[in-house]
Amino acid sequence: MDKEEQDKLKKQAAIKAAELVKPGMKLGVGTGSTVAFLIAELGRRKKEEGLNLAAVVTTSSRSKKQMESYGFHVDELKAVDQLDLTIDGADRLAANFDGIKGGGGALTMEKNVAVNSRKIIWIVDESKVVDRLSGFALPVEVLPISCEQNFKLFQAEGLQPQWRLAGNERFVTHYGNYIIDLNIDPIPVPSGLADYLDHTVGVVEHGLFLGMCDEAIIAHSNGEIEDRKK
Ligand SMILES: O=C(CO)[C@H](O)[C@H](O)COP(=O)(O)O
Repeated sequence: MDKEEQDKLKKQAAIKAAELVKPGMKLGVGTGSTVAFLIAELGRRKKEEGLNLAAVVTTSSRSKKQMESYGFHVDELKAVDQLDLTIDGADRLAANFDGIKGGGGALTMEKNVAVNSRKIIWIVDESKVVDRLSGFALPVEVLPISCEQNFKLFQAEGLQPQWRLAGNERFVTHYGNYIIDLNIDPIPVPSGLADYLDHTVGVVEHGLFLGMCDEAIIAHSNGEIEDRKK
């Protein structure tokens, strides 16, 4: 699928998901190019229908800036008790609704917003839908103080680590950390890997989002916009 076609599908999924945003909701807004279409649609609804939200929390400064450009006030997560709904993109969606996120490097905030949401909807084009998690390197955010040790450990474990780069430099996250992408394809036992990473000192967060997504809006190239519920 070329980029133009993929962007068309991303936009369709985003516009469909925007219909599920109701006035007065406390809304979590994810990060990425698919979410950018969602935000544009929410902006249109604000302008044309006066859409008002009780609270908005975003998972990156990019999304925050875009929401604010449409006149939405954006709160910090810690100031909001619980979000009614979070809509986010994803890099992979498996048949059991597990996913990989973090392609845009915002995984830590995305997971924190996700666990504080009553409901999570992902918006994806069909190219991201897989049977089991595969086809996308797993992002792991690590603290700079022990990042070299983490990298060597992952190498020794056969996890095929690779530094995430921005140009010639290491990519730096919102929190000043680095990302190591693990090239495991497919991920044989996602829960085992998540458990290992959750217990590795120096790992801030990883992109395995297991059992979190409740519903996925999937845009297909045959024109179907599927609303898949767990
Ligand atoms: O997890 C993410 C950012 O950290 C994004 O949701 C994911 O990478 C999808 O991005 P896009 O919509 O641009 O394909």
